[in-house]
Amino acid sequence: MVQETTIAILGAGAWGAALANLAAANGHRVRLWSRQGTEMLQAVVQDAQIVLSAISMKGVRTVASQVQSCPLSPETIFVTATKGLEPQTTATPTQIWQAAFPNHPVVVLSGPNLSAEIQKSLPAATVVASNIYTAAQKVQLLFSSPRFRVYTNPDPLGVELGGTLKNVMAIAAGVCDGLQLGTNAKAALVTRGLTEMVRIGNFLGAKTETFYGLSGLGDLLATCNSPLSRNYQVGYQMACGKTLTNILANLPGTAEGVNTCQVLMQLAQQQNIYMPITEQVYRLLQSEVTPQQALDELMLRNIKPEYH
Ligand SMILES: NC(=O)C1=CN([C@@H]2O[C@H](COP(=O)(O)OP(=O)(O)OC[C@H]3O[C@@H](n4cnc5c(N)ncnc54)[C@H](O)[C@@H]3O)[C@@H](O)[C@H]2O)C=CC1
Ligand SMILES: O=C(CO)COP(=O)(O)O
Repeated sequence: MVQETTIAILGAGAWGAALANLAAANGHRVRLWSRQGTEMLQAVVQDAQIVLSAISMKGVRTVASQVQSCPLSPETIFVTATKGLEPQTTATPTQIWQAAFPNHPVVVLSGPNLSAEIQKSLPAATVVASNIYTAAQKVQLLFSSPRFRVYTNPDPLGVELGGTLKNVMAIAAGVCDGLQLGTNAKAALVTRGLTEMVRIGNFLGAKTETFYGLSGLGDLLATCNSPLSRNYQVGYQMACGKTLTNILANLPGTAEGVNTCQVLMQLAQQQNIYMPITEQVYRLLQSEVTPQQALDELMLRNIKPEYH
């Protein structure tokens, strides 16, 4: 039996609400905070053993600095469930939380976790990772249940980047399905997408094998194959002729891949990293190419060996 724990969840969107339900179902005291709500941030994080952030990327730095001015227990463990990169710095959410709280452990939680399925109590698995193994173990115990299987992993950066980078590939997969390109095309896209994720992930310091686990390949399969994924919806609806502005205005929640793609393109250009799928998704989002032209650009590149 796991000890009852007080968990403050920051961000009451689709993912924050689903994680709150998982923790509450395990008997923990859950306090949910949202910038639109009436609860004071200070009261929500006070004495919490766990502070979990499920804030969209664009709000992470602001909320982290607001939490800095709140009194916290020295034992508090931070958990981050955001999947994005900060535009100005290319920092991951973990890097932002760790810089704000250098003396606290930070744990990443990431995996194939479409919140709508989790809210229906369908079975799912996820990964928790931290440089401090005991902190990851603690979070594993808090969330594990017969319907949510939680694994630990020693590569927090790889786990975090898997969930972040696959969002760009999910946009591409939505385009692939929207254009009705077939199963062979989808298999090629997802497989080459994974190669691209490993390439940029290795450059940023993540381990290759992490991308073949739940937080990489697992999340790639979930979001590239489900209309529940907002990122997939962006690509699918663009392939059906809608504009990005129109799609985002009607999307239920955040599609982080749109911003992540811009950050990755900046990085690819600065560091000379070859990211052909990301480049075409970027050009599509910028209205520089149509979905069909993006496909042609990818198919008509110079032929080359697979492992390059
Ligand atoms: N929905 C899902 O299935 C999953 C989502 N995620 C990730 O979790 C994060 C949140 O996703 P969702 O809950 O789906 O999005 P959402 O759009 O439903 O909710 C976002 C939350 O962030 C808050 N927020 C946004 N900007 C803010 C700001 N500037 N300051 C303070 N709070 C701000 C919103 O008020 C809201 O509570 C994203 O990074 C997403 O990639 C991860 C796994 C699953
Ligand atoms: O990350 C997710 C599932 O693991 C959610 O995907 P979307 O953000 O594309 O909806």
